[in-house]
Amino acid sequence: MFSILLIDDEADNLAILTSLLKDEYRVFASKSGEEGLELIHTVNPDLILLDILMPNMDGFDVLKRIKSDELTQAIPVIFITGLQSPEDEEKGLRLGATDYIQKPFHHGIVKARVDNTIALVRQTQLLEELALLDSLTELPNRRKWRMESEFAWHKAINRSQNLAIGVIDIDCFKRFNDSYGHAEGDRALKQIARFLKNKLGAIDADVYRYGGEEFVFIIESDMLVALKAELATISQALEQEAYPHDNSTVAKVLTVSVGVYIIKPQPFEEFSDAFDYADKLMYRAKYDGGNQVVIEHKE
Ligand SMILES: Nc1nc2c(ncn2[C@@H]2O[C@H](COP(=O)(O)OP(=O)(O)OP(=O)(O)O)[C@@H](O)[C@H]2O)c(=O)[nH]1
Repeated sequence: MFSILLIDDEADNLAILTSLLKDEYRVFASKSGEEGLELIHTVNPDLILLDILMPNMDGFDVLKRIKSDELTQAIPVIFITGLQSPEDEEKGLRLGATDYIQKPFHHGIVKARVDNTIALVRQTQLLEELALLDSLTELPNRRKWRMESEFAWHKAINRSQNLAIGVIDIDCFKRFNDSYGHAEGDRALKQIARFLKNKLGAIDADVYRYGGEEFVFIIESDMLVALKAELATISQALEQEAYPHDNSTVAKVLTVSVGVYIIKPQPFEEFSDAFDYADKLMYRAKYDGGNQVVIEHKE
């Protein structure tokens, strides 16, 4: 359910808007600009309805604050004005508001404007999700990896927790495309993506398609013995799936080389260095013949 934050100093207005919207939206009400600004961060609303005329901090000031904060500037704001105030309407729209509604409220217009704006929010969220998804495998893509891996890294530093960073590369995939054709290659990538999602999902790892025939994952865990044992089985488990690859120099089926670096990150360390190291471990697995997992744990 989408959430809407109302900011209006008049209790009657809050009551009318709440009763109009509460059946379809989760509605939060605040009686001043200051209170509203605080609530935004805890509620993280999908839309804000903001009164302009309020004591102390007026709606324009609240709007400026919302639009200058990186965390809140994307939230659409519909502001509430009195009748016959075109200057206020222009000022609000120029400050970044999406739309306005007038008092006294015409219930149908309020509902229509809120519904239209929420429809745009829904579309935008859908596009954002698609932009972070790999269209072939439907795994999260490299952009999402960049956002989430850095986040996990900093979280692990704060919690003093271990992270396993993994890089997975399909062996001899050029030969696979050359033998079976690109369309079959696409199908194989989808199958391997599904396999990895199931296999690693079972130990709470998110898998991403990093690019081409390379996948990556990250796991936060302190159950290191169990984790290492589980990760060590990735290549063997895929071999048992037995997707034929007659021209592979590694085996007669599709195989992967995997590098896993387990580290308890420190504040002075960079994620990119740890990731590069995991990539090196993957290459070590490849040059040692492929179809294996190399795990290194920085004690
Ligand atoms: N079908 C298909 N092939 C892809 C896709 N993305 C990358 N590839 C192919 O993956 C192959 C990767 O080749 P290489 O980088 O030489 O790696 P490799 O043949 O797996 O060799 P090693 O990594 O050394 O085992 C290339 O032939 C790419 O065209 C894709 O989306 N679909």
